[in-house]
Amino acid sequence: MSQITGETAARRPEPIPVTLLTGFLGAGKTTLLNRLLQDPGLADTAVLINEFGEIGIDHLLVQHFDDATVLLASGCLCCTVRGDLAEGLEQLLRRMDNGVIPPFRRVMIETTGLADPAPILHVLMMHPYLVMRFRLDGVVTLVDAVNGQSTLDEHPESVRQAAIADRIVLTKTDLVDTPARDADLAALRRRLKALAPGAPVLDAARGEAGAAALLNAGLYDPTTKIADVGRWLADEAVAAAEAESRAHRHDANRHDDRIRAFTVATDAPVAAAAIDMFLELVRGTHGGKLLRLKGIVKLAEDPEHPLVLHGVQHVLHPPSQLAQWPDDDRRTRLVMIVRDVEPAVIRRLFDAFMGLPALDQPDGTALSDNPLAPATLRR
Ligand SMILES: Nc1nc2c(ncn2[C@@H]2O[C@H](COP(=O)(O)OP(=O)(O)OP(=O)(O)O)[C@@H](O)[C@H]2O)c(=O)[nH]1
Repeated sequence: MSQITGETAARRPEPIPVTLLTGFLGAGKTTLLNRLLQDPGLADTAVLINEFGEIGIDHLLVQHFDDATVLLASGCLCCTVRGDLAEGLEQLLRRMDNGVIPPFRRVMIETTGLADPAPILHVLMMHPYLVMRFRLDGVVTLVDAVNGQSTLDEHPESVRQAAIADRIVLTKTDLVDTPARDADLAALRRRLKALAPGAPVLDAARGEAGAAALLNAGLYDPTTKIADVGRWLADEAVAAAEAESRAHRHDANRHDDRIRAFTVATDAPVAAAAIDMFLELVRGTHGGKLLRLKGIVKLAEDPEHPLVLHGVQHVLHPPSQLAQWPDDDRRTRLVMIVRDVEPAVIRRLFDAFMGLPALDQPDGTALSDNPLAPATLRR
């Protein structure tokens, strides 16, 4: 089944941006959220707490709409979702559409500290109705400056949270008060940079993690409504980190060796069928190991309208097309974050499907015309 060549969506209401706030237990998510919600720019925000047990926002409550939704002193709505996030988001929409709660223009989801954020992103990418009403603005991952290293060492879910981040917030740097802790913090920063080369690392105690820095991490610049592909893809930062890690392989943190961020690119226009087959194969073969994929594609069939790709694990968001290229860089570029996959394997596949010559490698035609190839690969 081709997702790329499918019909483009009919006209829809402007999707509401969603920011996912994640980070390990005690990293400081609720503290940051409470501070962010004081920003007048976030007054029309709905907050979903995807959490079991107590949440420390009671002191902010002023008005109950019903058992599930409250209006915070900041003017934001807050819901606690115990279980089905899709149901929580649908309920919020229903109540807004029926005039039960005030309209909201943004959603922030605070996940439980132990959560793998991927299933939450899947809800936003796959749900047939929610995908039309919401769009992922970005993943903000909090990392505790004091316990960050040991948490990353001991809890693989915290590594996944950092690897798929669009923004990383370092919390508790105010507790870093000795030269030894300074050195640890510098090492933690390097480790985070290697895990998520495209994500700026912001220091909460220095006031760097305000709404302006954390929100609007999506493809579109909210003021101009123009796509900012370079900022969204961060492919240059990823490519620079790749080069750096090749040069200093011995510096790589052995705990994180399993996670790799890399880019593939080509100048030549790409046939929709070729990129479709490439993605099908990568998703089919590596599925859960593909932590995140972002990309922009120059289609051979429609080179003036770049195709935007966005995926988490085996799930690919329904692709959309931009009205135009935002700048002179008109290459097809994909950024991928993988776990337990050698980037060279995916790079070779990409080159084969894009018709890029490589020694001792089958080209795309050889793969797709082969009667022994899986049906999804045959033309
Ligand atoms: N010194 C210092 N303490 C902080 C900072 N951020 C959070 N804390 C404290 O860390 C503790 C945990 O913060 P929370 O905001 O509850 O963390 P959380 O990530 O929401 O925690 P869970 O919901 O349990 O996963 C609280 O005691 C906060 O006051 C910070 O930047 N500096």
